Amino acid sequence: MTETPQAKQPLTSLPGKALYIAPSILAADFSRLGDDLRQASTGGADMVHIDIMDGHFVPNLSMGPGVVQAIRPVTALPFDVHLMLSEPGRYLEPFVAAGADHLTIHVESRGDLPAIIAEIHRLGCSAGITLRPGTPAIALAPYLEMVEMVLVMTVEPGFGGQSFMAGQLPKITAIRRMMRDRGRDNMLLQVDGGVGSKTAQQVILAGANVLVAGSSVFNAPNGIQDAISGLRALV
Ligand SMILES: O=C(CO)[C@H](O)[C@H](O)COP(=O)(O)O
Repeated sequence: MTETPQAKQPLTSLPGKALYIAPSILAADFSRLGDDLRQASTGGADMVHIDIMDGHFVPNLSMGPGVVQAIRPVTALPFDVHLMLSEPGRYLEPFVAAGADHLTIHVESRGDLPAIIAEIHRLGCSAGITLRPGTPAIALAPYLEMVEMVLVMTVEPGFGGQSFMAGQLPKITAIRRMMRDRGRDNMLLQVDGGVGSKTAQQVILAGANVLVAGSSVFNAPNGIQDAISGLRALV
């Protein structure tokens, strides 16, 4: 029997909240990924952050559409997929077919980015744009009115468990200001990399409203649910 695909949940369909928590499964125990994901889902996560790496755009490989498809039945939460790929345009359809609800691409990646963003929308998903720590905020300016979310990386993309780069905080503030200047203050501003109880407050004060948390959630001493509640309690 063929399963009916779940209706897409672009991030614009999220219920209004001051803060959204997006556990990054890169830090989950892959030998029991379904269990970890289920705990994050029942523990209060708002979406599931999935990191896709091609070993070229970043010096690491992670997972492909097969893994996304395998975990799709585990939770009804939206799948927020971060494409760390040199040529993201080549892989949109497989990830959307596997269950992605949102796709974020890098401003440094190759291709006609406005056309890629339009294709993400045509496939029924919301779209995001992100940048490496060394790329200035202004590089996003041409795309801010095309996407629903901006992701600021507070580590060099490619590996989980790295230290938070506090030098990226002014960039978060600058991007929030750019959103306001365009009358788009309701946009999602996501931060990813080293986010946990010691760093989340600064990120929120700088203007973020979506926290990606990998190690601080999946390796938390008191469990996944406790870590998510702790982050949520910060606002
Ligand atoms: O995108 C990533 C790495 O490229 C990870 O999502 C990010 O680093 C989260 O991991 P952690 O919370 O452990 O830092």
